[in-house]
Amino acid sequence: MFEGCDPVVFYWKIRKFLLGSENNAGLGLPNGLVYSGVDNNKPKHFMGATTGQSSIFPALDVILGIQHFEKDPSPSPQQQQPSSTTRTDAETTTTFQNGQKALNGCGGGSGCAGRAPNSMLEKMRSYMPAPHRAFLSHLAQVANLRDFVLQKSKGEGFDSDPATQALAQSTACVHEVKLFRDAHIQIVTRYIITQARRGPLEGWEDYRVKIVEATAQGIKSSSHGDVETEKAPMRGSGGSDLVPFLKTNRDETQSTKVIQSASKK
Ligand code: HEM
Repeated sequence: MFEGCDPVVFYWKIRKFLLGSENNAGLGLPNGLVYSGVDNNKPKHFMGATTGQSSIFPALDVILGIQHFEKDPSPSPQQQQPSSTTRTDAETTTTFQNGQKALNGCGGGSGCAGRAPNSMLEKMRSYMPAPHRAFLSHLAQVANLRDFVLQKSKGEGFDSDPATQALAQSTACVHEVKLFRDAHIQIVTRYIITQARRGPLEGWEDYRVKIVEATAQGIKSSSHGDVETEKAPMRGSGGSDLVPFLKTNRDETQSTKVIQSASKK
């Protein structure tokens, strides 16, 4: 990756084409974009491209029982009763009283322990092709590896060979996902954070400055108008508050390990 994709070129030349306006208004299109003839020409905000919109890692999360929650403590399970459930051909969507939506089968049932799922990851799912979303919803109904392994280790005794092996192997799989998320944070540090702090090479256009100028010249900035600087929060192309978002995903992966002592690093 590092040989084939120079972080400086990625950040200063390529990344602007990946950005969206959702949660990223300060970096362009502060008023969104009008899609002619769509929704009475009301301007729309969409996320930029991010690999979180691929179904591969969400599928691994579901299979391995790795759950991602909204940061703030959620209402208790009683307050968190679903207010409506709509079924389409592709998926089931649960809407909670607080307006939060869950697409992943983590709809406030036992699997989620009443906590709201991470809304950023949920939103990324709405950018996937419908059959991928349907696949993830289906997977959430049928894949219960973590529960299965925990049940087996209790039922057959922790010392029985198959149960011990299943525990070790499922923990090893979760550990690999955690290692991926560690490595990914390093990639993001090198390709985004370091570049944003360092600024463009001499003679290179600073697309961030152009957008600030455009905003100053009369395009009304929205309340999300953070520009990527050392002080302002850095956002991913998908619009996440990227450092806390990625670190929380990594930590939630680590805490899923059935055997916590295994490879803590
Ligand atoms: C230059 C390379 C990369 C950069 C700068 C980058 C950056 C980011 C950022 C900033 C996010 C947070 C979401 C957002 O956009 O707001 C994200 C999410 C994500 N990225 Fe990347 N990424 C890169 C490469 C990759 C690669 C190669 C993979 C997979 C093989 C990957 C997988 C993911 C996944 C799965 C997420 C969702 C968060 C999670 O599940 O933990 N990324 N990426």
